[in-house]
Amino acid sequence: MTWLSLGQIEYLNCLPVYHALEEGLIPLNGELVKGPPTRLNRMFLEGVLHCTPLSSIEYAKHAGDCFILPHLSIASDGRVASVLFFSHLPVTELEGKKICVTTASATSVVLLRILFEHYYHVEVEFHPVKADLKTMLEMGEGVLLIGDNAMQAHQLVIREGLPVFVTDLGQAWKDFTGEKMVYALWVIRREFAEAHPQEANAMAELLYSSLKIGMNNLPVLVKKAHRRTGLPPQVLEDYFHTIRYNFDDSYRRALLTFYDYAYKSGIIEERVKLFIWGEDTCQG
Ligand SMILES: C=C(O[C@@H]1C=C(C(=O)O)C=C[C@H]1O)C(=O)O
Repeated sequence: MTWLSLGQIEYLNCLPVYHALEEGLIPLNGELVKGPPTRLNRMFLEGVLHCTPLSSIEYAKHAGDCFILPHLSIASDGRVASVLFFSHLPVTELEGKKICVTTASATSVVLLRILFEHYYHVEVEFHPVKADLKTMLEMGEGVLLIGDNAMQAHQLVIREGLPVFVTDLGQAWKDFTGEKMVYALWVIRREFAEAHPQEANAMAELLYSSLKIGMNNLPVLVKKAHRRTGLPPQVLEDYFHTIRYNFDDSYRRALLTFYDYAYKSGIIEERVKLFIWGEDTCQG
């Protein structure tokens, strides 16, 4: 067996998938490498990671380098609760304004661009910034945050009664297109999977079994997530019931709709094919 490097997004959205691995309930012949999405994207594309959740927009740009593991994604069907846009003004009144976007995200930044261009019909200026909500709100009229940072910022807005509008981008995308939204996909490096098909199969199974264990142990997950982030248990409970991990046909269609808009906006250069491990390959 080869020693595997497996990426893990350092947010709660990955906890249901990685809990069983973190606790040793399922053995992993390899290491977990934690980081924000953009760092994992880079490490995977440089060949440092064998397998990782990859921002779905990065898959579109590098589809030839990887296989998607079946049955798994980070997605939402409407509200997602952890991809949030905070603004001083309603979104439709931001014409010409400066928007700060987190450097941790790839997909959600593109999602926000698409929504401004095709849904709100408002032209704004985007600036990647690595800072907290309050600092970013001083630098611009709007702020995009993802993951635990978005959830913490949302709690801050509620706790301090900050006068900001909060737009959930999963919900906005659903209002616009009627579709689900797929933010990230678990991918495995193409040449590795082709050389080690049994290990690619094993990885797909391992992640899926691990997710099942996680979802069957939500009270434990909520406790662990609370210790890790300090977020209120009812917020966490709601989050684990809101975030989706499916990748069936309806999610695949939704992802292709997202790619269509990314293509129309000139963000990707060609139509994207989903190469799914086990469906577009002989598994050896
Ligand atoms: C739902 C989320 O999806 C994510 C958003 C990503 C992106 O914008 O590139 C990548 C992975 C996920 O972390 C989240 O971060 O909360």
